[in-house]
Amino acid sequence: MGILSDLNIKPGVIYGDDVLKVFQYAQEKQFAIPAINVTSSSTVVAALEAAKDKKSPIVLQCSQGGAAYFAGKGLPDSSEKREASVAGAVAAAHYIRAVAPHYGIPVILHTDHCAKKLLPWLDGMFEADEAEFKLTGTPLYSSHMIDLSEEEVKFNIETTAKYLKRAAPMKQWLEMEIGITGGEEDGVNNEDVDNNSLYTQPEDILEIYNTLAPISPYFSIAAGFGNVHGVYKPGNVKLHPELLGKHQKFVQEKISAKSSKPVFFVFHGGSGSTKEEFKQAISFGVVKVNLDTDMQWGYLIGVRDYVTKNIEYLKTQVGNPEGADKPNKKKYDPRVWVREGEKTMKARVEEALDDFAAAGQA
Ligand SMILES: O=C(CO)COP(=O)(O)O
Ligand SMILES: O=C[C@H](O)COP(=O)(O)O
Ligand SMILES: [Zn+2]
Ligand SMILES: [Zn+2]
Repeated sequence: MGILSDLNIKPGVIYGDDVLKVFQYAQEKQFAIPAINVTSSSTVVAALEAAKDKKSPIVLQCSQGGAAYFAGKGLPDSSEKREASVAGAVAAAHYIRAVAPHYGIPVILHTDHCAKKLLPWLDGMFEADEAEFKLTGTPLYSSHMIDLSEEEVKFNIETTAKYLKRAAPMKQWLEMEIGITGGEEDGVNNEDVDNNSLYTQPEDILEIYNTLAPISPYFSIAAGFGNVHGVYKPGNVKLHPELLGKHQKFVQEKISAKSSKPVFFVFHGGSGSTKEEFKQAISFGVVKVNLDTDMQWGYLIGVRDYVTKNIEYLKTQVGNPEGADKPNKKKYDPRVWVREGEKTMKARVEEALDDFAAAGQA
């Protein structure tokens, strides 16, 4: 039982109809797939290892900043071309595609957000996807996100439709955002944004559906229901996942859909939310939940505790409490202390897999 046997899908990065089938399966079985922001091979390993041990599908995603980091912060990244962000995204994709099959689970490879000013990054990735598609029949990425939620709704929907037309021949998924996610993203601070724009209107969802569905079935909507990036004092963020249920009902009635969940929803700003909020959102058709901030914290814990515990071994290359001539090489090897971060981040991913009922679904 599970995705691999029920849907006849191979382990590793999946594309096209397989992605669609996995999201349909998730809606049917009432689970969501955690989308983990990755910035290095080490964070990829932490996420993949958790999914492997929990026999779960996983989404790995790079933000523009994460992709640039993958390539190296020392590289120039012009605002016209975003060379380093494109190169880093391509490198991350090749790395993940090479290792993912060995973890024995389905992996969706995705990019996160991408505001208007970052469209050159998306264009560069599309070029790489199209070149790969020509060679092998699949793009590099299973899926991308375009985030024009801060622009006029008309411009957002029209431009998203243009990109979906480009993705459609490759059967590539496109996630779009309507209604702003608060907090910070792509280096832009939305902490003071007008509260109303955090909550998407059902008419907007219908318009998106009616515009995008004739182009391709491979799209999802990150609709704002009070979501905020980051973790804050309890009570600061007011989520209304029930709005997603209202959107589904509205679209179903207007298009006379058979399914009670015609829309695939994405939950942004997952860090700091409660199990009950996740459960509710999933019951209204959320198939992907984004988690970044809690992963950053998860990764730090292992490194922090290792350094704190071993501090007397980390002050000099030679000499520790066991003797002035004792070398510390075994303690400062990055494979030792970085690994501790991987272990604690892995534990946080595993918690999410349980919370979203994704564990055991591969
Ligand atoms: O939505 C996110 C990435 O797009 C992640 O949000 P958090 O950092 O709040 O988990
Ligand atoms: O936008 C949300 C994600 O947490 C990505 O953040 P980032 O731009 O800091 O990588
Ligand atoms: Zn956004
Ligand atoms: Zn987000």
